Amino acid sequence: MTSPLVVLVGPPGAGKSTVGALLADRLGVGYRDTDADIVATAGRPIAEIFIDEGEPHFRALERTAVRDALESHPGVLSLGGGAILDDGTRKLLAGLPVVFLDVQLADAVKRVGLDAPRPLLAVNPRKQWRELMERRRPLYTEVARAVISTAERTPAQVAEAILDALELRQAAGQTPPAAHREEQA
Ligand SMILES: Nc1ncnc2c1ncn2[C@@H]1O[C@H](COP(=O)(O)OP(=O)(O)OP(=O)(O)O)[C@@H](O)[C@H]1O
Ligand SMILES: O=C(O)C1=C[C@@H](O)[C@@H](O)[C@H](O)C1
Ligand SMILES: [Mg+2]
Repeated sequence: MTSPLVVLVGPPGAGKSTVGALLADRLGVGYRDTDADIVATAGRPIAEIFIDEGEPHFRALERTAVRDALESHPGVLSLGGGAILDDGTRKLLAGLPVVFLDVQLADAVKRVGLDAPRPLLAVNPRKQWRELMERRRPLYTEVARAVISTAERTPAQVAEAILDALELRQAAGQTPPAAHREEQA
């Protein structure tokens, strides 16, 4: 079994896709996203699955997608924002190098606008996002080996903070890339 070097969790707008791709580049490994896996397997958009079959059905599909990816993807893996709500999915994550990318509402709004087709944020997205985070924060924290704040950090800086937190710097080569050194100066 080849499990991922890093598993990213966090709410919409935390930067999972952006940081995940950068991190995979730094580590010289592949990047995978279970939302994309679900869409590819089902052949339909996530919003449609939510509307037609409901959230419990989606979470079951997601649990299967997470299990498959954990068994077969040795690189960087991002999970859907709500994957940690499912007990079975949380159990699958036990003992793995999971990173919770933390973000505050104001930054999430700036980053994703909260107007994308996200089924759980369709009505009154700010209020929904805040309530969703209150409910989820303990679960993100429970599964995480490291919690990384994304406030006032560029995606590249977040990726470097993850390498440090998981002690992966050796796997990525000792020196941060030139762009990051400039950002730090
Ligand atoms: N640390 C950051 N600082 C500023 N902007 C960022 C940061 N991280 C991500 N972004 C920007 O925020 C937007 C959302 O990022 P991204 O799509 O990676 O989030 P996500 O966690 O994958 O969201 P989703 O749950 O919707 O898949 C992108 O435009 C990205 O460039
Ligand atoms: O936060 C959530 O519950 C979700 C986030 C997305 O990544 C998708 O997995 C889906 O839209 C549900
Ligand atoms: Mg994403």
